Amino acid sequence: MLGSALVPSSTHEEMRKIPNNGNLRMTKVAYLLGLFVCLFIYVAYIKWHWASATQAFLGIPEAATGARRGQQALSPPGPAAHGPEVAYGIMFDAGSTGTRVHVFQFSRQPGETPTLTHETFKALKPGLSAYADDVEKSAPGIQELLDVAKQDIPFDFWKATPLVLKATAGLRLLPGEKAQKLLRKVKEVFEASPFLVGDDCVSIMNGTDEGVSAWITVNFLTGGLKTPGRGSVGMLDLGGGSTQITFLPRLEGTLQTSPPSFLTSLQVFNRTYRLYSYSYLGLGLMSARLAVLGGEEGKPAEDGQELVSPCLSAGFRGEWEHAEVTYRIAGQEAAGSLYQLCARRVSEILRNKVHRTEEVKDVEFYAFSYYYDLAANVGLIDAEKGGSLVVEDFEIAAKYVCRTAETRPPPSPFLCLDLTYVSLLLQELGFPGDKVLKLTRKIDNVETSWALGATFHYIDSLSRHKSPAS
Ligand SMILES: O=c1[nH]cnc2c1ncn2[C@@H]1O[C@H](COP(=O)(O)OP(=O)(O)O)[C@@H](O)[C@H]1O
Ligand SMILES: [Ca+2]
Repeated sequence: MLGSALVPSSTHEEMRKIPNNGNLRMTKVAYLLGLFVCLFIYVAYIKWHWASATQAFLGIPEAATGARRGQQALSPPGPAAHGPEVAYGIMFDAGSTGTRVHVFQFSRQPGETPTLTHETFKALKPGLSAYADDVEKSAPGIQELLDVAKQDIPFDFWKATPLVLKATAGLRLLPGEKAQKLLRKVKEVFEASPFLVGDDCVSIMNGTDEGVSAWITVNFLTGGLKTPGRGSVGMLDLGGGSTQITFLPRLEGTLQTSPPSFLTSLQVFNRTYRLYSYSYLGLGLMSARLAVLGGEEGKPAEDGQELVSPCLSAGFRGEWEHAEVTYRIAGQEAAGSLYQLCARRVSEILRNKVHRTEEVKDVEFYAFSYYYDLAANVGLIDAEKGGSLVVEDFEIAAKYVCRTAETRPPPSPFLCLDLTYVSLLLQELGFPGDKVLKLTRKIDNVETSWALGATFHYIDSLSRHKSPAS
């Protein structure tokens, strides 16, 4: 406008053509430049977003994950350009007494061991197996825990974040078809979620994987996996339905004398470990209570009969619900010490069930779950911070609680039974009375459960699946 007003009319026409041509060219250049910038931003965004979210851990072939069709196509090949990559993983622990979600945030420099940067945890009761006869009722709890993950993970990462549920003893102990129905329901809920789900996103984990995964967790958190020279620690987990022991044997004798089903090979973070690991199904604390009471898993007592036990105070009468069955229970009127009578009964239950290894005496052990809860319950450790104790402390506490229960009802009718059981279980496993155990619920603010180890193992196996092709 300003130009044309100043130009004389004779030359106006000609002069106009030039700026017009210039405008046209300028427009084309600007258009192309704009297009190029948009394309660049788009490519950079896609590359950054998907590379950072998926590539290091999760940008794996569809065959390896069985990932939902279409999602892998969004994941571009090639690693992220620079800096640590951030990724998330969601692990559901469907335990026999509760379902828990663990949302892990990882960061990793390309080619290095991932670092755990954050965990969000939430637990719900009861366990999935409580819905065996009405699977629809299991959905709201799963949804509630999924909402925790949604709130925790940035929206842009949802599609690239793997979602996995592994069930333990509760579902192992259910009849196969009932367990499968529950798993199908959970899978349905998972598939309707915005997260990355594979064909194998929902399963029953085998006992050895459970023990080995918890071993990975504790050794990752105590530093033994990152710094191999540092030595490893053993782990003891006492769940409701099953209990695990896992450690890395140093003595050739342990490898030679252990039955093959107690030894397993683990590959993680470029190293191979030959571990001693075993899960005792039915020897979790709740299953052990039922066995001590003389009941059968999943079956109400005939004609509503009372289960009478020498591990309950004489004169005690009550009800106990386990795996959706309510049992009538009562203490036994008997002469003699409650502890001794109970210990005899517990020994019968444990007889010939547990494999003993000498080497456990020399390995540093961490103990979780009901070992922790019980020790905290009777003040052997701080309920918040955890702590250390010697194995014999459980026996001393058992004797004290049982003796007190002879004259007045204990705060929990099962405390005498539970402490006696834990004390004898540890002895059966080969732990001497003076053996120190470390009891932890969290290390560095992360739950000491199999969930982290299982997530690491999953991520690690994916990158191993990936590496031969890349
Ligand atoms: O991630 C966790 N953080 C804290 N405690 C846990 C976690 N997972 C399991 N537990 C504890 O484990 C015990 C119950 O075991 P669970 O329900 O997992 O049985 P299971 O392992 O035999 O299936 C309880 O003491 C519960 O508090
Ligand atoms: Ca458990």
